[in-house]
Amino acid sequence: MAVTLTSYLFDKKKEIGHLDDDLIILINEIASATKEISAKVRKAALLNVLGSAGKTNVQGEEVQKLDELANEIILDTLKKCGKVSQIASEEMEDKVVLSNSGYAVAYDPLDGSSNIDVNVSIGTIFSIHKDNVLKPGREQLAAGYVIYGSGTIMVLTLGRGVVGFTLDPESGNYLLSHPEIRLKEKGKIYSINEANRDKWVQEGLRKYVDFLKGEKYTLRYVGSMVADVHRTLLKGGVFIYPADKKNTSGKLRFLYEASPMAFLIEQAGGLSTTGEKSILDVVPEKLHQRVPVIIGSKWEVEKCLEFLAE
Ligand SMILES: O=P(O)(O)OC[C@H]1O[C@](O)(COP(=O)(O)O)[C@@H](O)[C@@H]1O
Ligand SMILES: [Mg+2]
Ligand SMILES: [Mg+2]
Repeated sequence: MAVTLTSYLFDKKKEIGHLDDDLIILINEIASATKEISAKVRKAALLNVLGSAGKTNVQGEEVQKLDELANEIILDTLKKCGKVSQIASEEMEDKVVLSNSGYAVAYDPLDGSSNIDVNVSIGTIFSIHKDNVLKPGREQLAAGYVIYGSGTIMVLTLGRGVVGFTLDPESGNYLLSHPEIRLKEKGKIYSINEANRDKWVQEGLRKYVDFLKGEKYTLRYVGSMVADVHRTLLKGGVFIYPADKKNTSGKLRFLYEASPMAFLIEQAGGLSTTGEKSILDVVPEKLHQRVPVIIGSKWEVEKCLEFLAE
């Protein structure tokens, strides 16, 4: 019998102390919102929701119509569910404060904006803390992403390993399809936007990438973090978005990109680092703070740190 997301969560209640009914309801609500987003993504060209919304967000980046739509779907869901204290989104300048206690959710409603119009995988990323969103990643109670790819898949951690659920279009349920996602100790793929090579601030990074090429690694870079991290989780290897001359702390945002993805990667047996410390040990000061990201298989991340230290 197929295991639904809901039955999986209720099954895990005894084993995972912090998994209470409210958290289960919240994760289910987020899952429902992503089903709605998935339906819009699949019909985007028919619904006239491709292309730019004609404005820029707090990051100074062009907002796509689907960014806005996905943001509204999740925001509405979180506001209505009655379990949420704070909400932070990539697409909103300030956090929404609903109460002093409850679950605090940070999310990237649609990750991989540049890939929306060309039918390449995009996704939604979420991170759940107690009460307040501005906390180190290590204190996350749950985190995950939904990838809208050739199938719609939710990858989730509750701080006890990583699992994946595939959205079954017939029943409309997320069904357990990846009961245990474990990262390989060492892979064969590196993932970095190498077009920025001359702008990277660390010479050690250029030497590391050259070393991987010498070891016959393959380059795969989708440009949607969800897709690049999904492949890294399933096939191993390393994903990097480093500091460069333009983005001095890297491009990826801590709360709703780096922190949840680092939690998933470390829970799957991999490593995460900013180059100085685990991403999970960064103490965030601002909502839209950015950090350099090096995540993936243990061997590649440790080797990267060796090159950066030279
Ligand atoms: O085009 P670049 O500079 O390589 O950046 C790619 C990165 O930017 C992002 O698209 C940023 O996410 P958003 O689309 O949510 O802004 C990541 O998904 C991806 O890893
Ligand atoms: Mg993103
Ligand atoms: Mg986004």
